[in-house]
Order: sequence, then structure tokens, then C-alpha cells
Amino acid sequence: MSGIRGHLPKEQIEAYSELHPKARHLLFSYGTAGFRTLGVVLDSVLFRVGILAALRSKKLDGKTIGVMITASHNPEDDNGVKLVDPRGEMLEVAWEQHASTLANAPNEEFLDALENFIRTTRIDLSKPARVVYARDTRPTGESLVKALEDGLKAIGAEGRDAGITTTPILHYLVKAINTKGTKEEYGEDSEDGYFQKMSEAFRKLVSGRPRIQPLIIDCANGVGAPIAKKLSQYLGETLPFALYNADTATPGALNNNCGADYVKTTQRPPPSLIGVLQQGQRACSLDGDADRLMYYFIDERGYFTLLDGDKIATLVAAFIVDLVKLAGLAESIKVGVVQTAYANGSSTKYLSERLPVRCVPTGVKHLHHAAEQFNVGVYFEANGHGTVLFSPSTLEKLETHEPSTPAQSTALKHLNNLTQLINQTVGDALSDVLLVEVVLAHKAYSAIEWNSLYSDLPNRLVKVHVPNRNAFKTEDAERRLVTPYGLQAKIDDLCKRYDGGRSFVRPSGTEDVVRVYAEAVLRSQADELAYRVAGMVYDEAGGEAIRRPKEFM
Ligand SMILES: CC(=O)N[C@H]1[C@@H](OP(=O)(O)O)O[C@H](CO)[C@@H](O)[C@@H]1O
Ligand SMILES: [Mg+2]
Repeated sequence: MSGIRGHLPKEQIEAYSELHPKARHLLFSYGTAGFRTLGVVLDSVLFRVGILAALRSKKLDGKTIGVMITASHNPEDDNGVKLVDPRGEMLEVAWEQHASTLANAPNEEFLDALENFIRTTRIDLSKPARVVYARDTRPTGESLVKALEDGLKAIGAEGRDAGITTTPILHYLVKAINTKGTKEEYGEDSEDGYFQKMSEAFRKLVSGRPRIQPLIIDCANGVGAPIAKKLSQYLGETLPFALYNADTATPGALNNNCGADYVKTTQRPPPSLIGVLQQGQRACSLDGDADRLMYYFIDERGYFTLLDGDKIATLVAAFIVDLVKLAGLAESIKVGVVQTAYANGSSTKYLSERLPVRCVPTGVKHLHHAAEQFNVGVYFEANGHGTVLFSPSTLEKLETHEPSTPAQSTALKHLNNLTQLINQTVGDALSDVLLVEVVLAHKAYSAIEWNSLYSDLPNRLVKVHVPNRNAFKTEDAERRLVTPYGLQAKIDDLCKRYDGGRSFVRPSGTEDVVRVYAEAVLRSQADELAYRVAGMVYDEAGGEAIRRPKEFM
């Protein structure tokens, strides 16, 4: 085998590969959310992802790579798989294409594709390969894990099964394993280590504060349920949880009429919480793999009010900015916020008046990367996925800074505890719950006070099915259309006619649709603007606007 260092166990791979044939008619694509589709068609993909993860590990000198089997907020029958790089972050973008190419090779061409890939990517096969993997509660998960394990066996990689757990815990484990014994040791590489680290930091941060009222958590009938139960044991009375939608056994229950995505997209509480939620009581929803979080409450007038990712970002960023000032570090530690075009205009206005705000294209990898450019980067998607990143130099400063007053010392301690509380590898609904609760406890805010920091502009998100969504190209962090030519000018003209009108159009990275977002000062105007722009997209591309109420047809 010319040009390849080390040995590829070809016969072994071929033999295993026959057990996981790729169906000819299927085409897979590694997108924003990894591979994601009906769980029952993913067998060959998982087998090949096993091999790919092992090769990624070899390429990175035997560092441990993570594999998470989940389809997040999608229906229960869907499943998916994502790779996690050694520092706990998303797979390097250049490898997304490699993943798709390998997943799509017909069985008889798979070995050739593999060899070609190894050669062009210059992978040294003599290096060790280590992979840690986990899955959520989906029924197809069990057999997909077996397919993944066959991939690992076929290439001779060392695998570690992290069982049924959340996506953020898997990310945590990857980072903990790879930093073990180093200066940047992230924590003990076990679920217990994760709970210990977070709950200890939480206890310290809320000590001396008034007792926290129980928090209602909608677990989306997913893996967040057993994990929140475990976390609750570590937290004890410091933060009592009331868990709802914690049924992982009933077929079809996962994400059905519950969960963060349901709440955000319908702007309603899960039906199971109607009658449970008391006025002013704070509650939250996790998504199917517990990496998204939505808070909400019923206001004084009985209206359901969402506290989404933008509200969380605002709450958290303002809190950290205050602590940095109190610690006497305002000059040397700059806090910034990263959002996408979906951030509510009011949140962007509120934040921009106080600190630097960057807008980036949709997708966690873009937000994460941009947040790394700040000393402390707070990033959240409006849909509730987000976290806070402390740069390595900031972490060092926080550890070594000598406070000159008792007030500075306290603020510094809080900041150091926050670095332990927050899962800095990826958005983590449970770590974010603790973060929000810490801020609320420190500020003595109720949900109502938190919500009053700024008022959301009414907004509407609409999907349009078009024959070819790739005809829609964007610029300026997806806020403007480049093609179809002329459409952006029409949208601009229309927006001018609405008070506070803003609308943008972009192709989805996870569904075969074009998304239209609109906001305006009045609810009726936001709706009208959204459906008018959707109409333009439809006329331009020959599509079909779905969920288009009659009055706008
Ligand atoms: C409007 C919206 O919520 N878009 C979601 C959705 O991406 P689309 O590219 O819009 O399909 O899924 C992504 C992955 O989960 C998530 O990062 C993103 O925020
Ligand atoms: Mg998710």
C-alpha cells in the first residue's frame, strides 16, 4: 500500500463492512448537526464513523475522540451521530466533507475510499486510536452503538463506552480524558467527576443566599431525565428539582409535545405543565440530548413568557461584567457576547449598549469559535444552546490575581467558581440551569424581574419548502441574501414599512427548507412581515410556504 505509513487491516475491515452494508439509494451528509436522519437507516454510517473517529484519533497522535449518538430535539424515530474533537469541541470543519465521502461510498468502493483518504490526509496508522462514545435514550441507539463498536474493532481502536448520557457530558468526558495529568486538567473523567465539579461550584456560589425555590424541569422525556435525577442527588436541598416529562420508557414520548424546541417554536408551555405552572413560578425545558435550555413563566396577566437563549445570554453576561469590575479586573478582562441573526433585536440593542457583541452564522461551531476571541466570551443561540468560554490567559489571571480589598476577593472567588460551574466545551442545559440559578440568587431576581431587563420584539419564524435551497446564498452573517438577485432589495423595501421591521432569509443547514425570520414592534406586524417575505421567497423559487395562515395567502 504505497504512501501509507503503518498497517491497515483490510481483510478485517472488509469482513466487518459486509455486516453493515451501505444502501445504494441513500445519500448522507455531515452537516451542522453531524449525520441526522431516520435511525433505522444509519447502521452503515455508524460503522464508518467508528473507523473515521479512530483515524481522527490517529491523526491527532492518539488523542481521544468523542462520538455522540443522538438526534437531539428531532422525533424519536430519528437518530444521528456527531464527532467531538480532543478539546471537547465540534469536529474540525475540513473533516465534515471526509465524513460525508466515507459514509456515501458503496460497500465495494469503501476500502479504496478509505485508503485514498488515509493517503491524502497523511494519517500514520501506527499511532494508537482512542474513542469514547455515548448515546441518548432513543430506541435505535442500542444497535447503532453496536455498529459503531464494529467500526472500532475493524480498525483496532480502543473504545470506551460512556453509556446513556447527555451530549454535554460526552463533550466534558472528551476534554477531561485529554487533559488528564496536564496543567489544564478539566476534571475527573467520569460522570461522577462532572457532577462533583459542577455541584461543588454551585454550592459555593449560592452559599449564604436565601433558600432557592424548587425549579420545574421539563426533561423532554429524554436523557436529561435520568441525568437531572442524578445531578439532583448531588445538589440536595441547595436546588430542588421538580422533574416533568421524565418518561424515557413509553414509545413515542421523546420530544413529543415537550422539550426546549417545542416550547421555543410553538411559544407555548408543554401541555403537561398546564395547570402545574403557577403564576410567576420559573420553569424550564431541556431538549432531547440536554444541550439546549429554555426558561419560562406565566406573567401577572396570565401570559406565557419565554426566557430564551437571548435572555439567558443577557442575564449571564451582565452578571459576569459586574463581577469582573468588582474584582478590579475590568481593564484586563474584556467580556463579549456572540449571537446569530436569530437573536431578538431588543437583546442585541440591550447588549450592544453595554459590551461588544458579534453576530455570526447559525451553528454552534461559529459561535464557539467567535467566543474564543474574547477574554470571556458568552455565546447563546436564541433557541437556548450556549455557554461561556474563559480564555486560557483569563483563567490564569483569575487564579493568580491578588485582590486588594475583601470585595475584590469575593468577586474573584465567584469568578473562579463560575469557571468550574460552566461546561466550557459546549452548551449544556444542566450546567446552564445552575448558572441561571446562581445569577438569580445573587441578584435576588424572580423570573419577572429577569424578564424585565428588556422586552422582546414579537417575532415569527416560517419555513418555506423550495425546489433548491442552495439557490439562496447569504452574506453578512446570514443577514442578507446575495442570491436570488434582487430579492434582498425587495425584503429591505418591505421591512421599511413596518415599525421596527427586520427580516432575513437563509437556507437551513439541517432541514431541506429555507427559513424566514421577521420581527416588528407589533405581533400582528411581525407575523405579516414574515408571511409576506415567505411569499416572496415562494414566488422567487417556486416553493410552498408551510404553516401560512389563510389571511396572508
Ligand atoms: C433557527 C434555528 O433554530 N436553527 C437551528 C438549526 O439550524 P438550521 O441551519 O436553521 O436548520 O439547527 C442547528 C443545529 O441544532 C442550530 O444550531 C440552529 O440554531
Ligand atoms: Mg440538542
